[in-house]
Amino acid sequence: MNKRTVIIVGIVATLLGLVLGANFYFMYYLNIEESQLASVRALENMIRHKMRHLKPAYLNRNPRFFMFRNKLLKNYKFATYENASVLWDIANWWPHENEIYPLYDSSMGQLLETLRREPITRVNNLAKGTQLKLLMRLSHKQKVIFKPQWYPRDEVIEGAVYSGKDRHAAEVYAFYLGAVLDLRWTPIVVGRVVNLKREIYANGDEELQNTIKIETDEDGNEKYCLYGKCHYCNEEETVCGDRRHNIEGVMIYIVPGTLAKRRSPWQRTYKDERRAVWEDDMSYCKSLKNKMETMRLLDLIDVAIFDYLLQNGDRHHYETREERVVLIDNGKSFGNPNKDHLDILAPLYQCCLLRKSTWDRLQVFSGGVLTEIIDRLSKSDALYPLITDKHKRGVERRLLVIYAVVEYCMDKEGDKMLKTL
Ligand SMILES: Nc1ncnc2c1ncn2[C@@H]1O[C@H](COP(=O)(O)OP(=O)(O)OP(=O)(O)O)[C@@H](O)[C@H]1O
Ligand SMILES: [Mn+2]
Repeated sequence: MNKRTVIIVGIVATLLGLVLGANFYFMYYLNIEESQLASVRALENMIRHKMRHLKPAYLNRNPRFFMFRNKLLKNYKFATYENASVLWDIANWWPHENEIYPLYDSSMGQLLETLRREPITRVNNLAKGTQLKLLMRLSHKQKVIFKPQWYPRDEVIEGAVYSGKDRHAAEVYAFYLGAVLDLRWTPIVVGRVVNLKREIYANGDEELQNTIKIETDEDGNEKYCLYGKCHYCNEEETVCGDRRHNIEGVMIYIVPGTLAKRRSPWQRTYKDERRAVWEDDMSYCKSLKNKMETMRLLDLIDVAIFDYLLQNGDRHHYETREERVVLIDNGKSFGNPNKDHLDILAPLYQCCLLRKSTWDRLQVFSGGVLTEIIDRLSKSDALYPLITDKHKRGVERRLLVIYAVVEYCMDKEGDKMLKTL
């Protein structure tokens, strides 16, 4: 080869190298995207496969359940009381770290009745958060948060997982679900039918009264409609009383102590056209494991399981009490019974970590008894039945998905995924 040929071959080789290099570079990026998509899909397929091969123990009743059932039924049974003030005191002393109430306490049934019966003495708008809520004062100045009904139980909310307004009964359901799964991190909640004219308007301050529209028809019948004061509140979207001015809602016990609000690492973008990093990156948890205390991570994984069962896909922030996570704001649950948003479980399948106590507890309520026990516990609530049968089937279906995801993680990590922190 003469010198010229060598130079030409050299140039051609370099050019070829550049083109190929650029191509490889391009391919490399294409592959990252493809492999990310592939890994989300592979995971879904894996979970589907696990679902088809679930052990009978996950599908049948666990004999251990009966021991828990009787204790739970006894503890949450509404009970008569004499002195509301004593019960408020007891309840306000209960919270410790993120545990809002004790495992078993003979005052619980009485407290539930107190929340249901005590007279409302004062009402204000509560402009915290984006949804309509009121601050109510009951006897002995005890304050509670009131969230009103917007939808009938069988309304199907279409669209994104966080669409729509609050589902009031979901707050009660969340309370019982927390009690059953021993995630006693939710506020205590009861349903209550309240009179918009005599209990709310009549006890409201001027600001609240100004957010209630009163209309009289030609027969002289009054109609009271509340729109309140909050980020999304407006005169066009109101909660109206029935012929007797009654509305349905929930009384949410206010958790004493200081709450700190934090951004969820699994926050959604709330934009259709933009996806969050965690939605595509199945190794998202790796970096979190280094950044976050294991205790916090385990709390958030418990939250994911809780939220997945309820289909609450709106936990953009979470709140902590004494550095532990509390389950405040569960109103966006039970939007669409026909749809399961698997990505609510991302903390579980991305981290493959789980508190052993949570895992033990989840297995106690297999075979259809989870929704059955919540149904029985909530029988004397004013909003019973809290959810439709379709939603109940959804909860049971999702419990099986959780079992399948844990099985998938067990294959990957073994028993070491279970932590006792
Ligand atoms: N039971 C409670 N005990 C103590 N504080 C509470 C309780 N419920 C709500 N809060 C406080 O009020 C704030 C707003 O409540 P919540 O999150 O339920 O409202 P929201 O309108 O649904 O808010 P968002 O639109 O951000 O989801 C909470 O961040 C919390 O600080
Ligand atoms: Mn909310």
